[in-house]
Amino acid sequence: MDGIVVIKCGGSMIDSLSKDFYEGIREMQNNGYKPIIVHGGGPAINQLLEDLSIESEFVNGLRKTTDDVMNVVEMVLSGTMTNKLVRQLQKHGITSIGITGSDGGLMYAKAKDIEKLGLVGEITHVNQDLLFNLISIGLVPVISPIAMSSDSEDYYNINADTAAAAVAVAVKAEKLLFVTDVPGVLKDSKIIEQATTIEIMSLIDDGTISGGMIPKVMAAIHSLEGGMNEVMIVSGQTHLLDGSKINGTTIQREMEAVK
Ligand SMILES: Nc1ncnc2c1ncn2[C@@H]1O[C@H](COP(=O)(O)OP(=O)(O)O)[C@@H](O)[C@H]1O
Ligand SMILES: CC(=O)N[C@@H](CCC(=O)OP(=O)(O)O)C(=O)O
Repeated sequence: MDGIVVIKCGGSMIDSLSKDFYEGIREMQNNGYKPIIVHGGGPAINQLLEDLSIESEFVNGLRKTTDDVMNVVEMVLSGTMTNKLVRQLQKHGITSIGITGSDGGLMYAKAKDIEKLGLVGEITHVNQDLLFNLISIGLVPVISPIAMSSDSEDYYNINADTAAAAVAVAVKAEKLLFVTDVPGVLKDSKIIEQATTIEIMSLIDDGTISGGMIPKVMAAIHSLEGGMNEVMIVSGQTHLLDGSKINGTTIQREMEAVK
């Protein structure tokens, strides 16, 4: 299916997405693009864990997920965050449907490293036909990054950047946009407008890229390796124009960069 744009909304800015952001999505639809949203919710998960005095830690940017932590992750992601986004989209005239990775067998996963990370999953399969069907009846899917094991026995917490990249590759999206609380990848407080995957790796090595930006750029790189052509990191305050020019950081494969 042509014209699919996967938009990952970071938990860092779901509460402060601008009117421009929603109008941009509506304009995309008017111009024939088909948006799919994958959302995070890290800060809200942190808050509820703290309120419930449940301890959690991050290992290489991923939340170590015990059974207790998983209950909270599912409550926040598939409850609060999905519904919040769906209501906002509806309010701005965009008909959307919230689904978790378990609904209709949308996403299957296996444990990444049960000893080190507990119930953190890595995606093994995305049911792209389910998404094509939802899009074809005019709905914008809003996906919570929780996925089941293939035998339906277990369920896993997936980093939302990783989930968005897997969805984008599976549906052969035209674009993948990581919407976050900064205007792009920054170096000395300035936006890097374009970077190759090798340049990104060296920005991680020299410490310019750190924290939550690491899973984001790594997911971007994996999606390029998986066949994506255009991957951008943009601000939640941006108007997501219908294609020509969006401000932010574009990450490219080496070959595109030398063309
Ligand atoms: N070089 C960088 N450029 C921009 N942001 C960076 C950089 N290195 C680290 N960051 C951090 O990454 C954060 C975005 O990641 P994260 O908080 O996980 O957002 P989200 O919830 O949108 O996924 C920024 O707010 C910033 O603090
Ligand atoms: C495994 C893992 O770390 N999962 C994430 C899922 C939410 C997420 O990724 O939210 P952001 O996009 O706001 O960071 C977590 O538990 O925080």
